[in-house]
Amino acid sequence: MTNKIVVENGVLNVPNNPVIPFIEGDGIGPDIWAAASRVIDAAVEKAYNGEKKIEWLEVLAGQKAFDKTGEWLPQDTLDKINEYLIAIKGPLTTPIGGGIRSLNVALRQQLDLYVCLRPVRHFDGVPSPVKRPEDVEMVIFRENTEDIYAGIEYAEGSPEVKKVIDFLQNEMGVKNIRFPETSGIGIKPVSKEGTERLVRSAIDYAIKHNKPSVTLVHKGNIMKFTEGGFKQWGYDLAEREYGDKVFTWAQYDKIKEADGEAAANQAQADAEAAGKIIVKDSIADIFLQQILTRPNEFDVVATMNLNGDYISDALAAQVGGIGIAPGANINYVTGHAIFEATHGTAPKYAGLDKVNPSSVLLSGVLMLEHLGWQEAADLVTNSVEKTISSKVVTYDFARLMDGAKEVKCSEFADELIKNL
Ligand SMILES: NC(=O)C1=CN([C@@H]2O[C@H](COP(=O)(O)OP(=O)(O)OC[C@H]3O[C@@H](n4cnc5c(N)ncnc54)[C@H](OP(=O)(O)O)[C@@H]3O)[C@@H](O)[C@H]2O)C=CC1
Ligand SMILES: O=C(O)CCC(=O)C(=O)O
Ligand SMILES: [Mg+2]
Repeated sequence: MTNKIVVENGVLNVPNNPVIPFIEGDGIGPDIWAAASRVIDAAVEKAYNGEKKIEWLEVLAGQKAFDKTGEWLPQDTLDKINEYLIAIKGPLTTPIGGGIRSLNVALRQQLDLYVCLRPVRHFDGVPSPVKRPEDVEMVIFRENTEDIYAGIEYAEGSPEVKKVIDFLQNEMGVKNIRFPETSGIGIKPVSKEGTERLVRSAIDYAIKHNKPSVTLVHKGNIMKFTEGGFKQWGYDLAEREYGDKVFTWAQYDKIKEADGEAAANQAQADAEAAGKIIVKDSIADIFLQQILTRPNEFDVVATMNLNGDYISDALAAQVGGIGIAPGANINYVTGHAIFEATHGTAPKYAGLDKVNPSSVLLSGVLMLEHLGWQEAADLVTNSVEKTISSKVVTYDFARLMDGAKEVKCSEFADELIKNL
């Protein structure tokens, strides 16, 4: 049997010894990857008595790639991930003036990994700035290929920005660029197609995991044709493709207008009682307040790229910080996926064997679940719970916990392996 993961009729076929490319990452990348991969290997070994084993294949990106090949993101890396379908990575620093805006964004865009999936949950004992961190249980679906991350931006003073501003003023009749001589300009493409595939993935996830609601988060009151479009296309798709499985706030509004508020409330209550998913929306600014004040009202969150970036770090803070927040970038159609930590390279901690490896480790758990290796995934999750409850933690938790024993990144991995 080949050791390549393949997609057959939309289903992943995973051999017992799959080759999985990994990018170690820059900064703290080597420390957290060494720790996390040891734990993942030990969990797989324990869960399947050696019958299954990941064959890690290192591929290069970032500083290590540049030092070895002269390129920040070698074509060979993209080819290998393309070929082997599933990969995992540590954080990458974006080279200044390297011609690539962000290596992380480039990887997502070049492989068209349109969903950035970031589940947020609390582990017992993890210190948190909020009173009831256990109420935070959300799964973020962040659109990963559009929005201002498309990188269409022109620098102040450049001939390009002059051309764009001339076009806007002279051909489009734009009068409200406040300081046209000294403006930089960015362009924000948000499409119906991009929105639909993202929202579809979010609703499919809610159905599969019995989640009661999907919230479309946007700033459509101001950006009517981009973020407002996202909201409208999301509602339209929900009603068109999931008619009997969802009840939307757009439907609620229509009933309210025709028959009054009591009828609309009754229709929503009936839908909830029938187990339908409530598809609702929230404007991004108030959403950031409400995830603090009433987090248990939100389950699956679907949003655009920039909102999703902000929201995922804000939510991570509520459950212990980005040191423990996992993520995945997925194309559900082709089956390609790159699992990755949500934090960056934290350069001040590089090489100190100090930081928390949980973000990349729990991204590995998402990967094991994605492969269908649930037993190994559960072993790691339980071990993280057990280890944190025993108050053996890295600096980020130790500084916020009473009576904790602070250990190094590698020692935390040793403890996790012991507790598998
Ligand atoms: N996906 C990716 O690869 C990403 C890459 N980046 C890149 O990373 C670089 C640095 O970005 P920066 O804004 O400093 O953000 P970072 O996420 O790298 O670090 C910010 C702070 O978060 C905390 N932190 C980060 N990782 C961990 C961890 N594993 N364990 C414990 N605490 C952690 C530390 O907090 P404290 O100081 O409180 O201890 C750290 O100083 C930039 O080049 C950026 O572009 C950024 C985000 C994502
Ligand atoms: O690539 C980067 O530098 C930032 C990416 C980021 O912040 C994220 O994916 O959350
Ligand atoms: Mg971010």
